[in-house]
Amino acid sequence: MSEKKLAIYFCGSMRGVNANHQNYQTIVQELSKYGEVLTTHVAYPEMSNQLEHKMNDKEIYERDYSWFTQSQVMVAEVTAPSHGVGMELGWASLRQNFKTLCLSQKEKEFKTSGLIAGCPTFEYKEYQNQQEIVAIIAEFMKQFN
Ligand SMILES: O=c1[nH]c(=O)n([C@H]2C[C@H](O)[C@@H](COP(=O)(O)O)O2)cc1CO
Repeated sequence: MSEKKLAIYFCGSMRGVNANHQNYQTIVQELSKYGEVLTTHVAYPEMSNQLEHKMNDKEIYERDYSWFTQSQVMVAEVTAPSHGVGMELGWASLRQNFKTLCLSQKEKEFKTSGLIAGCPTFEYKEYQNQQEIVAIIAEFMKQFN
């Protein structure tokens, strides 16, 4: 019998401030080594254009909330401010014993909200380059081995 994969919810800006999709893709690729990323479309605009254009906002909300309830861990890239990511992190902050990693680029235009960087149940990490993304994720995912 095969073991059930860890379900990972990845968050990143879509309608919010312009995102660095290269960094999002590195995060999703790294996370995929540890489990199943339910929200891959966030990192790939071509994929989300195809998927989300067939859905209205209510359907997007219901699908994402359902994925959130199925997930065991959340990883949010918070460099680019986004209401949606803030909302998802709000869900995560209210769920007991739910592991959440927030990643933010060191050199950035916007300061991360204190409610995110200061949330006691989140692990908040800043990175400078892709190698640091890989290292931070490897360290964070150790707890699920
Ligand atoms: O089309 C969408 N699909 C979708 O999955 N989301 C979710 C996933 C992202 O982590 C987050 C982005 O929110 P926003 O669009 O406010 O930047 O919301 C958000 C949108 C558009 O708001």
